[in-house]
Amino acid sequence: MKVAIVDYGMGNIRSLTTTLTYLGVSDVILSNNYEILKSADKIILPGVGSFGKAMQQIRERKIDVYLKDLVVNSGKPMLGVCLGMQLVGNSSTEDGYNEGLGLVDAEVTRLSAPNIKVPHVGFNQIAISQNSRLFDGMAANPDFYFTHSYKMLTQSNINVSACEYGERFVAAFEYKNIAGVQFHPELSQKNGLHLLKNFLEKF
Ligand SMILES: NC(=O)CC[C@H](N)C(=O)O
Repeated sequence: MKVAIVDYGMGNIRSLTTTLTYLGVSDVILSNNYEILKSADKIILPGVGSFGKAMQQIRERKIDVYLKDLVVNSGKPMLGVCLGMQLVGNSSTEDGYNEGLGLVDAEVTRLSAPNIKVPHVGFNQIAISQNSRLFDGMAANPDFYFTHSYKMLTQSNINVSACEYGERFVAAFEYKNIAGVQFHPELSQKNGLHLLKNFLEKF
């Protein structure tokens, strides 16, 4: 299997690559080249850093155009990780207002519940949605490692598994061939390995 990790200069690449290789993925490649992304069986959109800067880097490399073609038009499976999940939505208020890739109908705003420490850092539990492919085969309320200050919210009918941190937010979503996780599966031990294996096998 060939997995392409989208290279826009702001990702948690090393740990993701190591984890995918550990899971037996024979070909893990970091790229922003259309033909290479097209040749992959699955795409992962990573992300560590700020939304506005990330979208600027993505647009400068025409990756927004490539992903709309490959993921939306051709149905290639893609997993967005942390900032990568947020980028898949319509917009974020990080760095002022910035439009995202708009691949799912969701918005990103700052964590804002009273009396909570931001950023949200550490392991936290997830309430798994019904019919989830990502969490299939996991015990209820698995925990994963989070480190973020912004949260995704959605009114659409995408399949959402939620986390509670002073407020409920999208911990993971699944929508046709697209999935996103706010946490870092590559830093979430056996639950993270299980989730990544499910993405590789079920999307
Ligand atoms: N770890 C990150 O890069 C977090 C993504 C985003 N900047 C947030 O704070 O939510």
